[in-house]
Amino acid sequence: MTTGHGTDGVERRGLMFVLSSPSGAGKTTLSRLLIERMPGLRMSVSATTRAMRPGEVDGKDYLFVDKARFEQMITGDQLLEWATVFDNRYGTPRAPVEAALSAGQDVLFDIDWQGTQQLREKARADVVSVFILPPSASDLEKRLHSRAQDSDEVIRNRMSRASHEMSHWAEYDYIVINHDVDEAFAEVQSILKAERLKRERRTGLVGFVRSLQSQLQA
Ligand SMILES: Nc1ncnc2c1ncn2[C@@H]1O[C@H](COP(=O)(O)OP(=O)(O)OP(=O)(O)O)[C@@H](O)[C@H]1O
Ligand SMILES: Nc1nc2c(ncn2[C@@H]2O[C@H](COP(=O)(O)O)[C@@H](O)[C@H]2O)c(=O)[nH]1
Repeated sequence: MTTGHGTDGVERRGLMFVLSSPSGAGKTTLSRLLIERMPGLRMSVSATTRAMRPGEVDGKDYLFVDKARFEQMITGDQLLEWATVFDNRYGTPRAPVEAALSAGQDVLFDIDWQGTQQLREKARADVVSVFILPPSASDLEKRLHSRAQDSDEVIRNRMSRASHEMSHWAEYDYIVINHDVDEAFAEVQSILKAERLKRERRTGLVGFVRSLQSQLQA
């Protein structure tokens, strides 16, 4: 993997920034804000076999594919990770992620705990994971209804699986409780900013410090 430059001009390895949560806790909302407001961050657009929701755009929100195409993507090793979630298949196309990291960008993932486990197995040092919790079960249910994009049956199904999803919270590096979007965004943004400054991924620091030392000796 090649490296990019941080805002201070020092080279560093790109990171994979993962958001997971029970359905409806706010990952998509926070992801959109991060992409709008954090330069150098690219969204990983997943492939899925689920039906398109009203307002979703193919190629932007997801790559909507049929089951046969998804199967081909698996057998062709085109997915970095994949999982079955709520009876549909979801997966991360490998090529765009590798291209973004190679260009020195960070990549944002909105994926479930199964996908996060697979990314960690492949690249532990480069994965930063955040689990988003809702403030309460009733808020979670309200949010699923207020999104107004899923049937009552789909919402019941997602609520019934929320507890199992949440049982994976302790596998994550950071936990954010999404009471208020602006506050939750500020917390997630602080995590990304701090992780970008981690010494281990700042490959240009050795040269930078050497150059400072040689200036001091001159
Ligand atoms: N802090 C918040 N307070 C109130 N409503 C919120 C908050 N955060 C998100 N929402 C709303 O809750 C709904 C669900 O949010 P969102 O779609 O971001 O969840 P998600 O975690 O991405 O869900 P899924 O896993 O199903 O894709 C949306 O209508 C969103 O506007
Ligand atoms: N393992 C993966 N999980 C993914 C991926 N893309 C999305 N997801 C997760 O699926 C559920 C449902 O999403 P929805 O858009 O149908 O509401 C949610 O938890 C997502 O995080 C993926 O590529 N891999």
